[in-house]
Amino acid sequence: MLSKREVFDGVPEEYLSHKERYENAIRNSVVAFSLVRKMQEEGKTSINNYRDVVGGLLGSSVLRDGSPLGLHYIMFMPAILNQANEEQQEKWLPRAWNCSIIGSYAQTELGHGTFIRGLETTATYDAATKQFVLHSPTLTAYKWWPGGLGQTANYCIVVAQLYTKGQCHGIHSFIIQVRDEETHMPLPGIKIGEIGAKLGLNAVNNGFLGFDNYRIPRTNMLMKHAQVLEDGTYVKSRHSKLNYGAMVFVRVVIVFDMVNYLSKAVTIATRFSAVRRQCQLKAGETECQILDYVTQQHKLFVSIAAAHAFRITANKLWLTFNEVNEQLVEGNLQRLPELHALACCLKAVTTADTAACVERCRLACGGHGYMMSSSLPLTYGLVTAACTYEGENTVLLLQTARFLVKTYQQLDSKALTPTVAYLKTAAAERFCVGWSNTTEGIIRGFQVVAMRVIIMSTFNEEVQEMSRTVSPQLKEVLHQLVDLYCTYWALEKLSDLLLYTPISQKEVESLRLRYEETLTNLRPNAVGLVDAFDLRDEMLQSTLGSYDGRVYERLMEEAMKSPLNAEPMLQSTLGSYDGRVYERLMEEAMKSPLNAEPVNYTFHKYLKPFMQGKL
Ligand SMILES: CC(C)(COP(=O)(O)OP(=O)(O)OC[C@H]1O[C@@H](n2cnc3c(N)ncnc32)[C@H](O)[C@@H]1OP(=O)(O)O)[C@@H](O)C(=O)NCCC(=O)NCCSC(=O)CCCCCCCCCCCCCCC(=O)O
Ligand SMILES: Cc1cc2nc3c(=O)[nH]c(=O)nc-3n(C[C@H](O)[C@H](O)[C@H](O)COP(=O)(O)OP(=O)(O)OC[C@H]3O[C@@H](n4cnc5c(N)ncnc54)[C@H](O)[C@@H]3O)c2cc1C
Repeated sequence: MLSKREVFDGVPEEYLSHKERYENAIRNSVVAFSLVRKMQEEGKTSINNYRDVVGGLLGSSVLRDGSPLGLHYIMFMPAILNQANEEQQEKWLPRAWNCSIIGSYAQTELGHGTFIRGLETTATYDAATKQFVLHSPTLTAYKWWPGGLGQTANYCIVVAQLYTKGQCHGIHSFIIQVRDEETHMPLPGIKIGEIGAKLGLNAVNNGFLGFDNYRIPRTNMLMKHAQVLEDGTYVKSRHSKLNYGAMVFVRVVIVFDMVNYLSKAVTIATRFSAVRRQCQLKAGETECQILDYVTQQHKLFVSIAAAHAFRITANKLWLTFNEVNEQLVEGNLQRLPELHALACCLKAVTTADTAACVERCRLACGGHGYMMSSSLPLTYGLVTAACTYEGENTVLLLQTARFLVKTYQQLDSKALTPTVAYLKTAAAERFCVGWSNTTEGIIRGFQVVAMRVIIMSTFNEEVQEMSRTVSPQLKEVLHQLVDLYCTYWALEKLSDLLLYTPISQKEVESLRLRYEETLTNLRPNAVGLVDAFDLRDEMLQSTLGSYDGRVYERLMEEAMKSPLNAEPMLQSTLGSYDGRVYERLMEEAMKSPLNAEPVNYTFHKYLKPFMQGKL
């Protein structure tokens, strides 16, 4: 067993280097997840209910900035459970469950995250050898982001475009070994490394992965829903989106994570507000607790309420998830669209609200909230990532909007699923409900708002066919900017306008239309407008914002500067963008202050004994 001192060092992560932070995370993770394995052996947790145990660990102080093993439990194993057939589950699950293999989930690429039907990695079936050939045809096809893939995982689920008999059948999932189980060296035909420092979660070891005509057995395609037979015949799934199941599961898990993060942040801020005394309510009196200020209560109390609301919502969503999955097993797909829309909406809303509330908690603590030791900046970094990963929030809300508009269009022809049944009531009462200042009255009011917004969206979608032109004159563009700024804030502060001005409902509706028109009118000039700020690349210092638009090449160049990538001599036969792969790798390795040791020492000292059950 590892000694406590060696494992935890006692040095706060903030003072560790990028490499030390990774090494510290591996040490802490193998100890933490050895406990999970002990609980497995004692039957205290099982493959169907480990979420709470692992979720608790991932949110704990031991793994406070994430873990290189997080994705193994959060996505690698659920993907096998959700998409592998029984034979494949028998082969892979036991090894994943006892951590004799460590996995990740590689879907996002340098060039695509949201539009997964546009992913470029290919898996082409070779009937002669009964193998799939994995290939990354371009730099933008490189997998980018998979948690734990940089230096830790030796397997991963890879999402790729499936080709057989010359035809593309869209994205499917494959289980792929990327590193040698004994030496941990990247296998021939694999280019792999970590993507570099991030806003937060810097212990997660997010990686990149490229394939050069890399062969895997046919039986490594996860075949619960769709199959490829030995002769290359494709058998399609009952529903094309069943392959998206792992994402729906994680979106549900994320709602639970938000409860934990928000509870933590508002506990910190509320307790501090009870301790902190600042200023006097009356001259001569002792300074009062800042918790006594109404403004402080306005900042914090809604977060306490939200934490409870999210917990109740998360539990209800989990029940719905399990109900719908039981129906899927029986072949009943009727509620799948509703589950998808619900998971999208609640993941987006709870992460966005939690990020805003955690930032408000930080601000409520004044300067001390800005200290890393307060744990509020770290919590914000964890939560704000959730607004992006597992589906960027804007895009997920659009998915929910699509489902609601479709539901409205079928209002009279189709039975409504439980979570949207209120639309029938709101429609039947023709919105003439009187307002009552009660909880029920407010809920009913928002149901009416939802109904009207859905009708407006349906109307916009059907009616707005206008072609739009934009006059190039600078005057016109500046007018548009003024117009945008005014309508944006009018809509943002609508409650004040409704309270203090005679603005009518009709005027509000046309204000909304005008706002969208102004956005569209400004779109052709958007890049020109920021170029006009004339900010040189040297000032921006950004891989994303450079003038020449070479985003992906810069991201990869920056990633190659990471000290962790200098370690294993990357065995890559893949062409990088300019094709100078070996010269570039050697140049980078010579720049790194680290020796290009073949594998980080933590593999042999901690990870391998852990995977062999010797810890
Ligand atoms: C849904 C999409 C946006 C669009 O998909 P499509 O283009 O295929 O569909 P359409 O928009 O055309 O719609 C067609 C049709 O399909 C329906 N649909 C779509 N999706 C689904 C679904 N999932 N289920 C059912 N039905 C679906 C849709 O409603 C339409 O129906 P109708 O025709 O009837 O209207 C898709 O492109 C998409 O999902 N994009 C987002 C991609 C995404 O989510 N990527 C995630 C990658 S993995 C990732 O990010 C992992 C992050 C780590 C997560 C850890 C969280 C928990 C732990 C936290 C603490 C530690 C953090 C550690 C982080 C780390 O380790 O890295
Ligand atoms: C911390 C972290 C961990 C991650 N871990 C993993 C992982 O383990 N495995 C993995 O596969 N991925 C992972 N990801 C990647 C993540 O899933 C993607 O970043 C996410 O899906 C968004 O895709 P993108 O980054 O390509 O952004 P884009 O999709 O390019 O979005 C950029 C902007 O464009 C907008 N946009 C895009 N499409 C539309 C549209 N149709 N309509 C309107 N606006 C649109 C978005 O709203 C956003 O503002 C991780 C990301 C983070 C931040």
